Amino acid sequence: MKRAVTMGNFDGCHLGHQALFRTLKAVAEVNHLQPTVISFEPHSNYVLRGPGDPLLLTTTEEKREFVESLGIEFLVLPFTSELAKLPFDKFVRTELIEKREVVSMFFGHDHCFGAGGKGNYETITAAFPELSTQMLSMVLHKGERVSSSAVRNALLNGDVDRAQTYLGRPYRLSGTVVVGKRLGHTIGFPTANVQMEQYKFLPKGGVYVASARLSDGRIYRSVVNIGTQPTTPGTHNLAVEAYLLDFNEDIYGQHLALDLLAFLRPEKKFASIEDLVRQIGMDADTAKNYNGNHWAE
Ligand SMILES: Cc1cc2nc3c(=O)[nH]c(=O)nc-3n(C[C@H](O)[C@H](O)[C@H](O)COP(=O)(O)O)c2cc1C
Ligand SMILES: Nc1ncnc2c1ncn2[C@@H]1O[C@H](COP(=O)(O)OP(=O)(O)O)[C@@H](O)[C@H]1O
Repeated sequence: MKRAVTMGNFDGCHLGHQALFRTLKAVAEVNHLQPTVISFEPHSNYVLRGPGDPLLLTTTEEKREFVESLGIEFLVLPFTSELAKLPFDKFVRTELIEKREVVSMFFGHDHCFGAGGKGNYETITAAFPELSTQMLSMVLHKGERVSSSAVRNALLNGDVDRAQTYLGRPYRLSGTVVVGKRLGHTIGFPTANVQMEQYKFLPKGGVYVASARLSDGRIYRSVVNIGTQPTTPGTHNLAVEAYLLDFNEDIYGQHLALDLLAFLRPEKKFASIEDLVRQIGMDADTAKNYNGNHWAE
């Protein structure tokens, strides 16, 4: 089947990206084309500037899940230094038109690619009259440009509400539940330690209300701590831990997704474990009564 594509890193899959995806889907449907999002791994900047710059709002798997949930095919191309040097017209000719039967391309307002960033809406429209091309205008929220950096800045301040207005959904931390210090269950609050992917962007440290989704689809209100657990003995590595309310099961090895709903407080070094336990109990109560964001629950 011939394809309509949009290409990019799409970190965050924010409202700007979503506008592009929706238009791609609608136009592809009318024209009997396969709507396809082409993304890259690693993020193109990791090859151009170095790994970890920028840290990622969405891992490749999170992007795949999101894009496929819209009924759009998701393709990932390896981004290499050779690819970065390829002139845009060569890339479009061989990788898109010849290999993937692309007949239609959609561009974000500032998207460019290929050697020297010379491939964009104008240059491709001029070089490939056989392609149907379309550029979408910039998406604003209350006058501000929706962008991955705007989401990162909001999250650095713990402002998950603002991040959500740009993302159109809560910011998600997801990964496999791994073994921690095995201390949580001894103090009455077992906490699932969620292993983040390398280079995942973490918001401001501290305690959050979250909605936890297990791989079987069950959703539990939770309190999440992002921090180094200064109160407890042993190692103090940065960890993302979730206590799921009204839940008591072994979920080691399972995939857990945490949608952050509200920032509660910074992490603190308590004088005793008893004080920490009392505070976690209060955090859990606050989370139970939290009513501000009904997302996905
Ligand atoms: C909601 C919540 C809030 C927490 N707040 C703090 C905190 O302020 N200070 C701290 O040292 N540890 C805090 N912790 C981390 C606990 O110390 C941690 O869960 C405990 O060390 C158990 O770790 P384990 O799961 O690796 O056994 C918090 C944990 C949760 C779930
Ligand atoms: N309500 C709950 N919230 C989080 N994890 C729970 C809960 N009930 C049981 N568990 C299980 O307990 C584990 C956490 O117990 P904990 O003593 O903190 O050990 P660890 O240090 O390995 O995280 C979780 O990984 C999960 O398998």
